[in-house]
Amino acid sequence: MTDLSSSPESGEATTSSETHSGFIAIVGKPNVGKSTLLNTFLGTKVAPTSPRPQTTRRGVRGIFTTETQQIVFVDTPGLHKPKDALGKYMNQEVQGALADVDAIIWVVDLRRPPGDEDELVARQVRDLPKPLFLVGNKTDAAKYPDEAMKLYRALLEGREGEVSETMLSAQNNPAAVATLREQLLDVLPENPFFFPNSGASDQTREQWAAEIIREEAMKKLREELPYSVATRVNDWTEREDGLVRIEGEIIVEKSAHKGMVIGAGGKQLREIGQAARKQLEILLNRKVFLGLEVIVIPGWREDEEALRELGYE
Ligand SMILES: Nc1nc2c(ncn2[C@@H]2O[C@H](COP(=O)(O)OP(=O)(O)OP(=O)(O)O)[C@@H](O)[C@H]2O)c(=O)[nH]1
Repeated sequence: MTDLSSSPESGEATTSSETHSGFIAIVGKPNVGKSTLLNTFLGTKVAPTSPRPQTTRRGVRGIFTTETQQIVFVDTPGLHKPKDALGKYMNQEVQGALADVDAIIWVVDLRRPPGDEDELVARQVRDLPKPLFLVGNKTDAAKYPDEAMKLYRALLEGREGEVSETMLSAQNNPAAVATLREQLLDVLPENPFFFPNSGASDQTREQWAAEIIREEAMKKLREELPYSVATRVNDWTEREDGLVRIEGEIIVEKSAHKGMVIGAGGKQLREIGQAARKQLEILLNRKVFLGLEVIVIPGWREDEEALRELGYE
């Protein structure tokens, strides 16, 4: 797969005046398919996806580069009513992303009519003087996609300037996603490339692997637990025989949660580890050894210092 990590400071950025490049935010309420859309745009997995709302926590950037054009996608956490400091951080990530980008993609779920959270997003994007793309997702599973799209469109009423609309399935329709990507390339301003043209994301490999582990943990855990875990990777070693050894941690808020993550006889932790290892092996095309430990950082979601330490800053 492509190299996952690029850095704007690496000094390799292209500087030709004939290049077009820009930042495009992908926004929407939780669980509508923003990260899935990003991964399909890039043809590789840079962002975690799961059936649970609020899987994305930081603004992951995904980079798509052609010979003369570069889109830096900013995948944002789902905009929602925050319950804790982590939630506030997530909403700030969205607002920060919207202020800085050249265009906005608003993703909606066509299986359902708009709700409060969609209105919240519409209010945030409606008046920004930037190209806006309304993407109706999950057409494969929507009973009344046209009717739903009409209701979402109505939330943008009064907006000055054009809104481009697309209905697609981010998960099952890569051709439609590629067509949308072409339209996005057309709105990029003239700019040098922001990132070297080799990477697909601005995350370090450790951050990326930690997100895959969190995705699998979120899929397995029940009730409130998925939202109270964080993950980090402390060590990544590549052996000469090609095996990658990754040491990760799952962080919980209370000692009582530790046992719930580990499960009887360690079964659940083993399952999370196996599923994450499988994904990592496919995505890296290498054999992976994944060591996982569960640790407690009391109340980390409300602790500014712990949030910073875990990369939510
Ligand atoms: N049927 C169907 N499901 C989809 C489609 N796109 C995404 N999904 C599913 O929707 C769920 C949420 O997808 P994500 O990409 O994680 O959604 P998100 O908007 O990034 O979610 P947050 O992290 O909560 O903001 C996952 O279970 C996806 O598999 C689609 O085109 N069709």
